[in-house]
Parts: sequence; C-alpha cells; structure tokens
Amino acid sequence: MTAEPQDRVLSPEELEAALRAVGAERYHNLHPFHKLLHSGALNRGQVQAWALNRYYYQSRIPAKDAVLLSRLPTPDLRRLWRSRLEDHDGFPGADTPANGGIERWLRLATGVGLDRDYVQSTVGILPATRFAVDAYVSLVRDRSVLEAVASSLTEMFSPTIIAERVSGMLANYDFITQETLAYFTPRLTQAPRDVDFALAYVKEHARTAEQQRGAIAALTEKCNILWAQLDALHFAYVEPGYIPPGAFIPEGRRQ
Ligand SMILES: O=C(O)c1cc(C(=O)O)c2c(n1)C(=O)C(=O)c1cc(C(=O)O)[nH]c1-2
Repeated sequence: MTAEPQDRVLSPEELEAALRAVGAERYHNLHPFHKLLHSGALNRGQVQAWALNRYYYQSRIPAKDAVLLSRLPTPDLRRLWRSRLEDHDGFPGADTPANGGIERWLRLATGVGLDRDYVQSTVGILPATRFAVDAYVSLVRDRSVLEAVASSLTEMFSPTIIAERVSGMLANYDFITQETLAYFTPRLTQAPRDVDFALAYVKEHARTAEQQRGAIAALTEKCNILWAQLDALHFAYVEPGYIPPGAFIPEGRRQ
C-alpha cells in the first residue's frame, strides 16, 4: 500500500493501511531535529528552543478541538471529542488546571530552565511555528469534519516517538528528569483512546474515493505541519543557525 491518491474506493482496511503509510513516510519521528533531540546531541539552549516553540502547539490544540467540537452534529460525538479539551485544559476538580496537558507542558518548559511567563506569552516563538500551528486550526475550521478528524490521526504514530523521546532524553541529558518529562506519561494512554475513535470515524465516513483522498490528504498536511515546525527549529537553532528577529536567543548565544 502506498500513500498515493487512489481512484477506486478502498475497503476500510485498505484505507487504514493508506493512512498508516502516510505516517511511515512523513511523520516527524523521521526529522533530523528529533533524532538530535532524542540522542543527546543538542545543548540546553536548543532543547529550550524546542520546549518553547512546542508550547505554542500545545496551547492551540484545545482551540482546534473546540472548533471541531462545535462542528460535530450529535451529542454522542461531542461527548467523545470533549475529553480532548479536558486532557489539555484540565479536568474539572480540585486540582484544575494542574491535571491538564498545558500545565504539564509549562512544567516541562520551566524544568529545562525557561521562564513561565515568557513561555506563556509566546513572544519568543519562531514565526514559522506560529504559521504552521495556526494552519492546523484553520484546517480543522475550513475543511470537512471528516478531514478535520483525519488530521488528528498523526496520534496513531505518536506513542512510538514519545517512548523513544522519553527514554532517549532521560539517558542523554543530565538536566532532564522523569518529572520534567511527566507531560508525556498520560499521552501514552490518551493518544490510543483518541485514535480508536477517530480512526473508526474516518473508516466509517470516508465512503467515496474522493472522501478517502480528502482524509489521506488531510493527514498528509498535518504531517507537513509537524515537519515544518522542526524545519524551522533546525534552521534557527542548529544549522545554519539564523535566529529570526525577536525570537528566543539561548543564553550565551550571539546573534
Ligand atoms: O510528542 C509528539 O510527538 C506528539 C505528536 C502529536 C501529533 O502527532 O500531532 C501530538 C502530541 N504529541 C500531543 O502531545 C498531543 O497532545 C497531540 C494532540 C494532537 C492532535 O492532533 O489533536 N496531536 C498531538
């Protein structure tokens, strides 16, 4: 099975294989920046740049899920999708928002030495991070619900990279602790739960060849959105190291 668009209608199993082929070819685990990050080849400032920029992705995920939630037609669908907002913003309860992903990401960012207010302000992120992340929210707003749901299916591939990242970063950086990376632990169960629903939805609703092509294209675009964020980080902070005006400058680094 290849990731090429097809003319005939695929069976649900063939469609799933085509979606998985998109990840095998394009998911961000294949990006050189992630290989450097996980293998310990980056310095603290470069890891900070990653955490800072990735915060913007984290902070916009609930916005994109709220957009998608508003477009779902039934209470059953909305109830299922709503858990994603709680995963990131926090579950209602005594320790909200501490039990949410955004707060956990802020702990990761401060754990690698960044200032919480600076991270939350997002003033130091790369322009390309903003463009790429905002493109995800726009995709979910402007395309069909089927395509919006399909774009979340990069999460089919995330548990593998998260496991690699956590073990690699713990082994290779003395400034990273298990506590710093606590963001990722719940993702290992949340992502498969989200995928079970989203994949079943796409397999059921992508019935025509055109709808199937749309779903595959949306997942491809989402992979590109993730890839583009790492391209920008690599260009600014690794090679050639051109930091755009106004973006985060690691300590000790000259412009
Ligand atoms: O660490 C990663 O590599 C990674 C990847 C992805 C992804 O594939 O989009 C998500 C996450 N993490 C993540 O933590 C997360 O909450 C998340 C939500 C979504 C989404 O598209 O709704 N993707 C991801």
